[in-house]
Amino acid sequence: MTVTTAGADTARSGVTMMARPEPLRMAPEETAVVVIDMQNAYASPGGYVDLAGFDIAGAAAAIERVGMVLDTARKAGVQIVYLQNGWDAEYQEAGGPGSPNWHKSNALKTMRARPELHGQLLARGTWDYEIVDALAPQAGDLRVHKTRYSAFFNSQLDSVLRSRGIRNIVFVGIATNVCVESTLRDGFHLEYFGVMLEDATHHLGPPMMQEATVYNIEKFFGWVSTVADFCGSFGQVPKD
Ligand SMILES: C/C(=C/NC(N)=O)C(=O)O
Repeated sequence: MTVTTAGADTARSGVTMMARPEPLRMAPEETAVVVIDMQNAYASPGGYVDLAGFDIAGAAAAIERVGMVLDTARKAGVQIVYLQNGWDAEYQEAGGPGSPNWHKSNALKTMRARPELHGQLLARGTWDYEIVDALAPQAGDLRVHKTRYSAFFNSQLDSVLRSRGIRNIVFVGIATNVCVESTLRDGFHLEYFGVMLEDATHHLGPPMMQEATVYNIEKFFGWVSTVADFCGSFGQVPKD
């Protein structure tokens, strides 16, 4: 079976993780777990996507599985980067009517429909913006703020990863078909090897949206794996 060696030659001494369409060989020091938007907004009852009418029943399982991935990553010395989506308290970063974001953001639309929520959804400093308690960042983890679906757009993410020699990104988080897929796609164009752990994500919309992203990634943009495969492979890495 063909194994794709991700990143530089140091990956030859790294770990092999089962993935589709083929296994990936990755050096832990060239790999980051990127946690997309595991905020109350996306994963907690009463948060933005719940209030906007999306089904978040799958979010609880995603929280648990992301926690397993982070435990293994920390023990293996794999860098963890948390993304947090949102805007300043005045929503300047969200853009006005001249921005497609003003028209498409379901958070902004929900607040326009329910003015009593203004200031509560996705604004920095609010409960909605915060990472869920169960996944609170720990010492050594990094946090990067983002204002649009792709975590690479107008953010520090590329330089944070590049300056640390990261070539491989393991994606977990919410939502599979929006911010996870947007970021993995942009990462592909920036020469990162992206692998999504499908059972540590949750989609917005009907189940076919999860399937569509899995298909897109496997076929065009990267690799798809599971929490068990990640933990099985990176769990073998001895701690320094
Ligand atoms: C719809 C949506 C998705 N965000 C994400 N983290 O995937 C939003 O932010 O409005």
